[in-house]
Order: sequence, then structure tokens, then C-alpha cells
Amino acid sequence: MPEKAQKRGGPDAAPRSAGDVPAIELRGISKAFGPVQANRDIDLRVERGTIHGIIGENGAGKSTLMSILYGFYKPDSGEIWIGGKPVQITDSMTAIRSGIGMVFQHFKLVRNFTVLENIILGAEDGPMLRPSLARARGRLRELAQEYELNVDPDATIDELSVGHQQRVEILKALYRQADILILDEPTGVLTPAEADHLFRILNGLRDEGKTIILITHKLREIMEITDTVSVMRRGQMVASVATADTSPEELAELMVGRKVLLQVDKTPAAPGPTVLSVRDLRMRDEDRVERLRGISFDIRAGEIVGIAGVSGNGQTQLLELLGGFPEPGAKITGEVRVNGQMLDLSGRHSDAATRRARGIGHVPEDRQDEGLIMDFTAWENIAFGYHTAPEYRSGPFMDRAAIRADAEGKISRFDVRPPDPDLAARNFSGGNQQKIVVAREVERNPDLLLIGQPTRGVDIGAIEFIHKRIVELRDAGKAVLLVSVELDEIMALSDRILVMFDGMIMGERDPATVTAGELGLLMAGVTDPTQPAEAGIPPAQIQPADRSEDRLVKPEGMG
Ligand SMILES: Nc1ncnc2c1ncn2[C@@H]1O[C@H](COP(=O)(O)OP(=O)(O)OP(=O)(O)O)[C@@H](O)[C@H]1O
Repeated sequence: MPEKAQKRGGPDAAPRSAGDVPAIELRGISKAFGPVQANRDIDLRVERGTIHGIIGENGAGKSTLMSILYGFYKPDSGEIWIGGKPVQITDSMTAIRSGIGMVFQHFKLVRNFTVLENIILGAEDGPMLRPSLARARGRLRELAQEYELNVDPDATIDELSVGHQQRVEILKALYRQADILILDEPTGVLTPAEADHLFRILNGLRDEGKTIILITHKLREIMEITDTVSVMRRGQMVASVATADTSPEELAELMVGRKVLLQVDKTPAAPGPTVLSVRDLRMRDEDRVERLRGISFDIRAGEIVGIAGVSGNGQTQLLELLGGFPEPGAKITGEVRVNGQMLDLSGRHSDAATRRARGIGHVPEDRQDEGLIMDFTAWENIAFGYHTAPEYRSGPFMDRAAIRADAEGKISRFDVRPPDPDLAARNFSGGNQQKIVVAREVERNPDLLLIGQPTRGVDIGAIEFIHKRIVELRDAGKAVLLVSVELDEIMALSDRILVMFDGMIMGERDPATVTAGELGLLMAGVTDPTQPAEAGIPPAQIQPADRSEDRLVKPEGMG
């Protein structure tokens, strides 16, 4: 019997007592949205005190299934059993009363309320009847200590880093006495160090007997932390296995229905003339905080330059500025040239359409806020930013038929599901929304592609596909600037790696020779591993990419 399964209490673990009933049992759950059968006759059994992973391609129906369990959607048919009893989960309050808590991809916190206020908000109807604030504070402190979930109860949500906001969501569920915790792609927004911390918390919760369901696209996380894993494909449950008995390759194949290349396949770059040249770029935001502090680099035709860094160190600002979305009120100095021509950096003129006319493609990091107009259809979104392109025009008017035909082609080549150009962007699953943005930008064959978090929330089949398209663009002699918090992605795709820390470039490394450890130190501001870090932290204690507090830290003397 595999040691891991034994240790973790998975299905192959030591026999349970006869009275043991599963924490969750779903029987024959089906749910359709119009013509889309999101869940089809799904059975699922999760044992108490285990971590169960759910994986599947974008649009496979994972979020729908969990939303049914949490009372967001009513299934068309099927039963939910919790702790051996059938329950009718009609809304999230019933789910909470049944001991179920959910941490969504997009947090549901009131941003200008404090942590404490958020935690007790709505709990008055739960098992903790009208708690006094003092009692709530005490309980919160206990929970925080018990589960390593430290967070300042009096901070407002706006002041917290993403990792801390997620802790508040978990605390909220625990405060409501959740025995079952569902997490939907919880590490998508976290740095590696934050993700490690989250996993320690989840391990602790499991040891306390809680049951955890983890939806993720990252097979590494499945292998590392889960006891059992279920695979969904096109609305159906195709397998449920003990993690110790499977492998990433097997899971990938189960998910996609074919073998998937888990590595990027590329030949060495053959760089040509300089496409992007950035000189002494500086930016102060409207609070006068210096976000970019003298950035200089070049990207040549036929190369991918990756920017590694903990989020919040200026990469987002750099990408947005180059893409024509400078922060409102920002003060920018420096020089940027594309194909030798100077770019106008003054906020007023640097709009995205002008950039695109100059051959710059841009996949923003935040696809929902900047990449798409969520209420517009897929075909309208595919024209977004390119509506003045000659092939989309018929005389002075937009040629709807031409745009739709083009959109249909992109949707088919990028395997966007469902392949419906008339569906509003918000009704596509997260990964399919991302494919729409990437299809729009990559297929324009830009001279310079600026691409942020290209595979966030995207399934492995689509990651393989998107990576291939990026490499093909490079091989066609285009320049690519890649920003990603996924070190694996940076190392696999880049021809050169630049590391950003505190608004500056700390150094350049060759992906063929650099180690993840060395990159991690540079990302923490350490250029010489024998010397203490800038912030005075001994190198040995620096976690690669720990940005838990970074959103709060402003460079000295600023803001
Ligand atoms: N409210 C809705 N209206 C119409 N269709 C929907 C709605 N919600 C989900 N769908 C469709 O149901 C299917 C399943 O979506 P779901 O979000 O459950 O997938 P997922 O496996 O969680 O995907 P991802 O990994 O991309 O988040 C998709 O085809 C999606 O477009």
C-alpha cells in the first residue's frame, strides 16, 4: 500500500470503523444551462478528513458542481448527502448550516470593511447567534492561532495582500463552523510561498478532521496535497482515484483524452534586430509612490524575454504602461521605442488602439477587468481594440459578418468551449475567457506581444496550446515580453529572464543555467547570496516569492 495514502488517510488508508460514512456524497447530479450540459449524472464520494482534488479541462463543469454543493445553483436532478444524510441545499445559507464553506476564485469580501466585520457579516443567522464583537474577536484569535491564519482583525480588506484576503475567506468559513471547505483554484492568485503556506493550513485542517475539496489546474498541487482525485471531462465524472496510485501524465491524459506534452518544446532562439527598447523608465502612481525605478532593457525579434518577480514589484505597471493602459494620474518619464519609433507615454495619448496599430499585442494580466467586456459577446470581444482594422470594415461601417466569421475561426482554432460566438464573455468558464483574449492578440501576429499571466486558470491542454502559439510567434521573428508569477512557466518559455524587485530589474539570467533558488533570491532583492537581503532578512530565511506584505510596503519616503 502506498505510504502516502496511508499517512494521509486516503481511501486506501487503514480500515475505517464500520460506522464511517463519507463526508460528502453526490448521486446522479445533472445540470444544464440552455443547450450546455454542464454536469451529467455525476457521482462523487469524499471521505471525512481527506483532501479531494477535482480536475478537468476548462468548462468541464467543476465550478458548476461545486456551486450546486454550495447552493448557488439548483441541480436539475440528483441528490446531495452530507455526513450520511440526504440534504436539500437550496441556497448558501443552507450549505453553511450543513457545515459547508466555500472560498471562491474571486473573493466575496466587502473591501472597505475590516477583517472582523467581514467575518461576522451574515454569521448572525448561523450557529453563532449575534456574537458580541469582543467574543468574535476572541474566537477569531483562537482560529488564527490554531490554523496559522494570522491577519490583523482591524485592517480593512483593501489594505491586505491577496494572500491575506484569502486567509480571511478561510477564517470566515471556519468561524461559521465549516466541516467541509471547498476551494476553487485557490493558488491562481498566490505566489509560490503563499501557496506553500496555504497548503500547510489545509494539511492542518485535514489533521483536525475537516474535509477539503480542491479545484485546481495544477497537477503538481494535486500530487503534493490531495489524498484522492476526481477527473471531470465535458460534464461527466470520468475517474476517481487515490492520488498515490496515479501520476501527472495519467491524470493529464484522463482529463484531455489524449497524451499531453507537459514540457515546452522549443529550439534555441535566433534573435534579430531590436524590437522593444526601454530606457530609464520611471513611474510614480497618483499617490506619488515610485512603482518603476529606472527600468532599461531590450527585446529583439525572435526572442521571449520573461520577467520573473513577486507580484506587486512593478511588473504589472510595466506591462500596462507598455500596453497603453497607464494607471490614471501616473507620472511617467523615460523612453520606449518599438521598431525604432518612440512611443507616446503620456497617459492621455497612450491608448490601446494606437498601440495595436503600431503592432503591439497585449494580453493583460487581469482578463476580466482589462481583457474583456464581460457583458459583450465573444465575437464582439474578439474585435475589441481592433474594430478599426481594415478587414473588419465595410466602407465607413463595421462589417459584422466579417468580424463574426473571423471570431468563429479563432474560437475553433483555440478550441473555445462552447464554440458559440454569441455567448456573453461572462458565461464562458475562466479558462475559456482567457483563450478568447489570447486568440485575439496572438493571431494578429504582433511585432511585439506583451503577455501577462497567459495561462492563469487555464487547463493543461490549453496551456500546451498557448505555449506552442507563443513559441511559434517567436519563431516567426516576433518579440515577446512575458510576465508570469509561475516560475515554471518563465523558466520553460523564456530565452532570457529578467528579475524585477521593488520597481527595478535586479539582474538577467539564462534559463538554461539558472536555478529556481537563485531566481527566488533575486526576486527577494538579493543579488549576492552571501550578503543579507535589502530588507535585512538573512538569505537563508527568504522564501522565493514571499509577497505576503508587499502590497502594504511602500518604498521609504514615498506616499
Ligand atoms: N451561468 C451560466 N450560463 C450559461 N452557461 C454557463 C453558466 N455557468 C457555466 N456555464 C457553462 O457550463 C460549462 C461548465 O462551466 P464551469 O464553470 O462549471 O466549468 P469549469 O470546469 O469550472 O471550468 P474552468 O476550469 O475554466 O473554471 C461551461 O461550458 C460554461 O460555459
